[in-house]
Parts: sequence; structure tokens; C-alpha cells
Amino acid sequence: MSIARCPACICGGLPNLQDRDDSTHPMPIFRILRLNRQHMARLLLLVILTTASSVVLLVVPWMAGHLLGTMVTGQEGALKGAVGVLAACLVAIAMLSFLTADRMVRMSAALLAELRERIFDHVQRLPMAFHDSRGKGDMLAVMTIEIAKLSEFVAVTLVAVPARLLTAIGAMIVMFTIDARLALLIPTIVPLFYLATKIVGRRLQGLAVQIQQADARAIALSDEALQIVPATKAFGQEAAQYDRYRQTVRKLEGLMVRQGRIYAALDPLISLIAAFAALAVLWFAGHDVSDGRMTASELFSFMFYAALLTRPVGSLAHLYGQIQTARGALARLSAVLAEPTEDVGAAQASRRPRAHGAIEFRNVHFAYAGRDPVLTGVDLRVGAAERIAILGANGAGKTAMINLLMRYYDPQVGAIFVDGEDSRTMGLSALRDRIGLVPQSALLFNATIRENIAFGAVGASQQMIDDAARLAQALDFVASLPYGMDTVIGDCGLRLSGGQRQRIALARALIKDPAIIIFDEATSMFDDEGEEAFIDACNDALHGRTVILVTHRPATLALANRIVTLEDGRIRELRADERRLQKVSA
Ligand SMILES: Nc1ncnc2c1ncn2[C@@H]1O[C@H](COP(=O)(O)OP(=O)(O)OP(=O)(O)O)[C@@H](O)[C@H]1O
Repeated sequence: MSIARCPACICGGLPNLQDRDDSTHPMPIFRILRLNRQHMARLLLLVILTTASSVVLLVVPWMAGHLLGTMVTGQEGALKGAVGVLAACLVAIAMLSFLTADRMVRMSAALLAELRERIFDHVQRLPMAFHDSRGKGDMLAVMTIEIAKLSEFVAVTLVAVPARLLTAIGAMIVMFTIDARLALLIPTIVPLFYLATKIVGRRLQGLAVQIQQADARAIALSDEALQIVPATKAFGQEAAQYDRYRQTVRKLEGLMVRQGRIYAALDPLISLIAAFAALAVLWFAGHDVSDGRMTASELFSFMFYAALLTRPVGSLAHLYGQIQTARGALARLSAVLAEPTEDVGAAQASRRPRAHGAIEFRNVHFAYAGRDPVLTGVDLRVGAAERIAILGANGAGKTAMINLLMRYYDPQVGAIFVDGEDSRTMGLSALRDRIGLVPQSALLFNATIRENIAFGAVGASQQMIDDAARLAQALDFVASLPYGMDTVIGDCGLRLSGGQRQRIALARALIKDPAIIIFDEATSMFDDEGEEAFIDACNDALHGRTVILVTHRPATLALANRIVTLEDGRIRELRADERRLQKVSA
């Protein structure tokens, strides 16, 4: 029996980042974000707002130049008008900035929430084989950091691009109208900008991937460390755990510093190129003004537009790096969303005929991906209401049989029948509705006892919860807790004893009144007395149900009326003397 995984635990392994294939062709961003009409309307409004800001912004250099020109020439009347227009522009820019920022936050938050819901829903529905193959930290990084990056990219960065382009093109046009000869100097610096962003962008791309990997590892390590706090304390591993985490976050720090340095260098570089261009303009324009070919107002305006131009060009240079980061996030999200989910089928338990619980494994062969075969021709018939125990050495494949019965995996050869129907054709929800699983690790979550029991059946009523708790003989200990059924039990039920957790797990399994109950080493954490009490509790609860017991514990075997053993990948019925021996020790 393998250790059942706690839903919130990292035991499934750290991210295997080397194995990850990020080369998957990313889905278009609009498909990933499912941008519907409402989103498009909001995006359009944002584009209009940022564009309006740009238009007003384009008036400012003109008016500022005009203002300075009138100051130089001493035209008092024109001064007042220019100040008034400038003030109006500044107020308009402030208001538009507020509106834009407010809308951006709403848009970004909405996209983030929707994407989070979607990926959460999708990941939960992915088959066990997928979860086995992916590191949990890696998945957590995709579900948190990556989607945050993506929604911010769309709602903040991408939305501002039209406005930036408009500002750049608008500034260029006005500069051409002021002095085409001088304006022609500007395009000569474009190749320099391009070169700078290309070189910088190439460095940023590799760094973005490394930062994502280090981020994922840091998330995985902190999650794992929190899960194994008791083990860390018991083995005095606090310092070693700290070192492991420290190495990862320091590596992340180094990468972020490198990325920050590149971005830090980019802005001054762009400014320097722009400043040299401005100097060249001044050089030529100085002659034009002294020769009377250009007014002082035009010169000032020209210079202001040149300065205005550096802002959108600078942010467009940043855009290259941001696109690379978003592309990486998009590829990883696409890869997860492209994975086919399990088809659970409609939950119609109430309309299904009552199941009998007969099970048959017919020539079942199974190997986990990339591993040696575990089951090599399992044949086993379990009659309705029969109680069977499956014995076998560690690693023999007992849990693998349960995993196949639950259809967490499918066999490579052979089939499993439940009530005479091939489990692969009956629909996952129809199959799983018939089975109550009590695993070794109770898989409880941090909520009340009531919520944990109700988890076993969609729409469970109060009466059903109480009945299930009574059947599992959990009512006594629940009554002794400070808030009874409403007591919150901590992560994985850590505020309960092992035996109490198992009773909650049994109640949860019984609440849907399943025809089949599986105990996968469910009594391994009991002492003899606790095990006997638990078995007493089970005797009533198991009445009329098919029971599969995976256990090494003799006392639990007493529940079984038939014992088989799994050896070399096949089922062997115990001989009468072996059976007697097992029962005697029980
Ligand atoms: N998710 C998995 N991916 C790959 N191999 C696995 C996985 N789970 C178990 N195995 C391997 O499959 C084999 C059978 O494991 P299984 O858990 O079914 O054994 P078991 O009979 O339940 O053992 P035990 O009595 O120790 O719990 C083992 O060799 C194990 O290493």
C-alpha cells in the first residue's frame, strides 16, 4: 500500500523542472483568457481612456512650447490663454489617469479571478497520471504566479500599447509639421533603439524562464516544509531545511538582481540615446532660430515632443521583455489546459438503480508509467456483500488494484467489472458513487467535522451527516469536542487523533450509502484496543455491503470471510491451512 497523499501535501515530489516541456505551442492569449464580449467592452473602454490620455498629452508640449515662446517674446495676452489651456490639460490628464488606473485594476482582478477559477477547476479534473507526472510546486506556481503575470500583462501592459504607439506617432507627426528636416533626425536613432532592446530582450528571455523555475521551487519547498514540520522537529532538521530553502531563494534573488540590472540599464540607455538625439536637434535648431527659420515657441515645442517621445519608446522597449515573460507563462498555462480532463459524467446517483457491489478483475495487467509491471494477470471475483481481505508483501500492488477499481488509472490489458458492467463504460461518477473508500491517510481538510463528513456526498443533509457519524461510532468523541460537529479540525485533521480521523473518514465514506466499502490499511494507526473498537463500529456499518480490506493486521482480518494474497502480480486464494493460520492469529 502506498502512502495516500494528503491533498495539501507535497509528498508527491518537488517540481521536476527539467522534465517539463515548455516548448508546447501556446494557445492564443484570447482563448486562454476566454475574453468574452463583456471583457472586450471593458478592454475597449481601457484603450479609449489611455488613448484619450495620449491625445491630451500630445497637446501639452505644444502649449508648453507656446507658453515659453510667449514668455521669451513678452506677449502677455497670449500667456494667459496658454496657461489656461495647459491647466485644463493637466486636470484632464489627472482625471483620465485615475479612471484608467481604476478600470485597469478591475479588469486585471476580474481576469485573474476567472483564470484562477478555470485552472483550479481544470487541474482538479485532470487524471491521477497527470498529477503523478507533475511536481506540485510547479503546478502551484502556474496556478498563482503565472496567471497573475498573464492577467496583468493583458490588463495593464497590452492595453497601454495603442496609447503608447499613438503618443509616439502623434509626437513624430507634430515634429514633422514643425520642422521636417529636424524631425528626420529622429528615425536615424530608431535602429539604435532596436539594437538596444534586441540585445537586452535576448538576455531577459532566458532569465524569465530561470526565475519562473526558481519561484516554483521556492513555493514547493515552503509548502513541503510546512507539511513536514513534525518530522523536521523530530529529526532536528530545522537548519538543513532552512539551508535548502535559503539556497533556492538566494538563487532567485541573484536572478532577480540580474533581471533588475538589465531593466535598470535599459532606461538610462534609452534616455542617453534620446538625449544625444536632442543635443543634435538643439545643435541644428539653434542655427535655424538664429537664422529666423524657426520661432522660439516652435523650438521649445519641438524639444518637448522629442522628450515626450522617449517615454513611449522606452516602454515599448520594455514591452519586448514583458512579452517574453508572458509567452513563457502562456506556454505553461496552455500545456496544463491542453491536458484532457477525466469525463466524470453527470451525478445522477439518486436515479440509478441500487448497486449490488459485485466486482470482477478479469486478466488485469497494469504498470505505472515508466515502471515495471505491477499486476500481471489479476483474476478476482468478489460477490455482492462478500467481505474479502487482500494480503501481499510491501509493493505487491494492492493499492494499485484499488486505484484501478476507482479508475484513477486504467489497466493496460484486461478489464474490471462492477455489477457485471465494464467499469470503463459505466461513467466515473456512476462507478465512484458506488464505492466508499477509507484510505490509510484520512485526507481530511481544514474545516469543521460536519463539512468533512458532508464532503462524502453532494448536498448531504444534516440528518445524513448525523446518521453517518452514528454508524461510524464517531458521535461520542465529536460530542466531547468544544464545538461538537462544528469543531474545526486543522490542516489534514491534525487536531484529531489518528483513530478519530479514521472514524470521520469512515463516516464520510458511509454517507453516500455505498454498495462497496474499501479499507486501504485504514486501521494501521490504531492500537489493538482502538482497532477492536473500530472494527466493532464497522460491523454494523458494513452490513449488506461488499467489503475489500487491504491490511496486514490480523484483527482487521476478522472482518473478512475470505482471504486472498497478491503475489508476483497475480491473485492466489489462500489454502485452507493458511486461512486457518491467519484467522487464528486474528
Ligand atoms: N504513483 C505511482 N507511480 C509509479 N509507481 C508507483 C506509484 N505508486 C506505487 N508505485 C509502485 O508500484 C508498486 C506497487 O505499489 P502499491 O502501492 O500498489 O503496493 P502495495 O502492495 O499497496 O504496498 P504496501 O503494502 O507497501 O502499501 C510499487 O513498486 C511502487 O513503488
